[in-house]
Amino acid sequence: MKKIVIALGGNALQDGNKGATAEAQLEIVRETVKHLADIIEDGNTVIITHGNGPQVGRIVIQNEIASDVTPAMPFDVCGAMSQGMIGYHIQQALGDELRKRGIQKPVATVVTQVVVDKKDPAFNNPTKPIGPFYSKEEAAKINEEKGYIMIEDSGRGYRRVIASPEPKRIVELETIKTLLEKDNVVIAVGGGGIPVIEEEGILNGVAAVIDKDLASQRLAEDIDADILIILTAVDNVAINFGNPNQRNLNRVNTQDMRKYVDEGHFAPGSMLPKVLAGIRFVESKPGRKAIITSLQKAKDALKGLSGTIIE
Ligand SMILES: Nc1ncnc2c1ncn2[C@@H]1O[C@H](COP(=O)(O)OP(=O)(O)O)[C@@H](O)[C@H]1O
Ligand SMILES: NC(=O)OP(=O)(O)O
Repeated sequence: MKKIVIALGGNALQDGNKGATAEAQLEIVRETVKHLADIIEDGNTVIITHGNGPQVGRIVIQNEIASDVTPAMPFDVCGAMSQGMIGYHIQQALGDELRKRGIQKPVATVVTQVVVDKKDPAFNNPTKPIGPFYSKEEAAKINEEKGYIMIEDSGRGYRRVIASPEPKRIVELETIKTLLEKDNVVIAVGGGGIPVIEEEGILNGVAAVIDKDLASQRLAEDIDADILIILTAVDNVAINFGNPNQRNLNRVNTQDMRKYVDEGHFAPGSMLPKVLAGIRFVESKPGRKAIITSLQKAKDALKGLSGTIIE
């Protein structure tokens, strides 16, 4: 039996073709949790983390548009809303799936704050894409009207970007540990955690989105997990990605992975944080393993038969 942190990427939460409705999200989450339940059924202790980029961006827009009739919530509160919303769907769907299989395990979402450094250089260099995609013309108009920084996101269109500081400390860590000791399936650090700045013992939320892969690595280390699985849209990490000489990586040691990082094989804002999170986790203690793969290949990857395994 292993202690496994499973980080869910965007495609495990949203289907681009079905739109961003609550029904579409719940439908895809119901499929996602079947794979998670398989891993739980095998006797592993599972902690689930997830992204929130599309969701938090949309919540911010909803708040802005409705601000004539009710005050807009600040960005950190929108982050908390996204954690609650996504956690609720995973908690409900996974609870149903476990009960269907006769597994009596409570599922709990922890609204999680993560301390960041107010001097983090990321605050002066926004990189995390959030919300919907826009055309170049729409993006230019939003930039002019609202001053938001818009960037092209991996050939898929333009998106608003926001600061993404490094996760330093998980505030609710002891609560998460207690729930795990009591055999709960825990959903935590959703959207990388709500970023907060700590000054003289007081926490204050800030407008930022922490990378969920890096926050998941922090959590995995802090709870002494054996394995960090990062689930995304591809079965494997590749070098020369998208080129005719693309090569999928299977088993890799951290030294070779660092070399590939230095050679620029992984796109910042997409594959790079996953690879860095994997390397950091594996190097933090002997025997730890990180896996980057798709939801469909997760179970096989745990058996060493699929995915990119960093050891
Ligand atoms: N070297 C690479 N190997 C594999 N995929 C890569 C690579 N570089 C960039 N990618 C892209 O990164 C994507 C994963 O990043 P992203 O979509 O941001 O993750 P998430 O699933 O967390 O939302 C993959 O689906 C792939 O399109
Ligand atoms: N917080 C975060 O990393 O979200 P995405 O995975 O959706 O980008």
